[in-house]
Amino acid sequence: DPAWKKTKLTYSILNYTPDMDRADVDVAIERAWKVWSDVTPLTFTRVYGKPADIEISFAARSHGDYIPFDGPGGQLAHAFSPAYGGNAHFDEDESWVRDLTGVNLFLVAAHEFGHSLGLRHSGIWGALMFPTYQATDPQNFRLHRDDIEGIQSLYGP
Ligand SMILES: CN1c2ccc([C@H]3CN(Cc4ccccc4)C(=O)CO3)cc2CS1(=O)=O
Ligand SMILES: [Ca+2]
Ligand SMILES: [Ca+2]
Ligand SMILES: [Zn+2]
Ligand SMILES: [Zn+2]
Repeated sequence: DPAWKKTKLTYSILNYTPDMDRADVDVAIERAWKVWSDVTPLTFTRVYGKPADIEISFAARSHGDYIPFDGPGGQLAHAFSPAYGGNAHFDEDESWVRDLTGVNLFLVAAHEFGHSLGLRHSGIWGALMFPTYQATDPQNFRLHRDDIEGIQSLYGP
């Protein structure tokens, strides 16, 4: 099934990138979940030291699944669809930042969490689920109508 069968989802952060302050990672992840909870009935609660619906981690190259990362650039992250657990992995060979001096963690996480919730890539330039990263100002980020229609088709408004 392409979507979660419950609206109260939990997530955990398994490890941190050395590129950013931990507090900035926590904020980027919280804000990325809020992108989706703002337009659906979904809620996302962080849990510590126990299994979560969606587990977030940073890793490089081969890291235990069948999609090894590719070094700096190229793939920045990947996430599994709900049917495959929804976990999100971020490529540690990227330079993760809270602004636009590197790869913005909030923007990529918001995109990946779309996959974790069941969304595929969009063909519309400017949509969050468009496949390639266009560094937009993370401070005034806005979901595209295509993203909203996509997520609401799975979970409602
Ligand atoms: C904020 N936005 C992001 C963030 C991340 C991503 C993707 C890009 N990407 C690299 C990539 C490039 C080309 C093809 C596939 C993947 C990732 O690996 C994961 O995140 C795509 C997009 C579209 S966007 O609106 O500009
Ligand atoms: Ca990479
Ligand atoms: Ca790094
Ligand atoms: Zn992976
Ligand atoms: Zn993607």
